[in-house]
Amino acid sequence: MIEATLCFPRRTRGTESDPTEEVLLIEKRRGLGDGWYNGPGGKLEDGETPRECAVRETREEVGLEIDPETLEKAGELTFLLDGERHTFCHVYRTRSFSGEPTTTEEARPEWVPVDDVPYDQMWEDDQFWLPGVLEGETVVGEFRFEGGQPLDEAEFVGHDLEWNEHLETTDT
Ligand SMILES: Nc1nc2c([nH]c(=O)n2[C@H]2C[C@H](O)[C@@H](COP(=O)(O)OP(=O)(O)OP(=O)(O)O)O2)c(=O)[nH]1
Repeated sequence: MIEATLCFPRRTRGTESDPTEEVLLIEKRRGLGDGWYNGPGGKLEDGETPRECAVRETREEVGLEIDPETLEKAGELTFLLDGERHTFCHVYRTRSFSGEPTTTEEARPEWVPVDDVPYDQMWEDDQFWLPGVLEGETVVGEFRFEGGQPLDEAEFVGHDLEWNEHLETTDT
């Protein structure tokens, strides 16, 4: 099973009386989910903790520097393909980062209002869990796909979600 991460940097823009909440998304330019919007993230490398992976992937994909300790664990997602565990994904959010998002070979970053996230250009399951994560909730989810590899061409057939459960893993 693949172990992966997603990271959602957040910021507040606008004025004090009229603030806009934004999230940094990427338009993925290669690999799994190519052409879709997502958070920065990717697969764990050998010996790496999920937190370290989220920091590295965010740096590699968009050039933002994040202190691992500021990452808040927001979710654990299991993606099943044809009944087998395909990917386990750790989801983080943070308001603490430095640098300016920059386009790389892997990704084009874009600050998007949280009320205007392009769910029709994302993985189909994201509409079910990402809104809650962007509102500060914690999610444990299972998402079922069918139709064989690759995962991003399989059909999304069902899901189960639990909100605000305690996340049990060691590297939370
Ligand atoms: N938002 C969202 N992200 C998903 C879903 N399924 C899924 O694998 N992901 C994420 C987990 C990872 O961050 C990313 C896939 O990992 P990746 O970007 O390293 O994959 P890749 O094949 O491009 O790998 P690489 O060649 O760059 O090493 O996609 C999903 O249903 N929704």
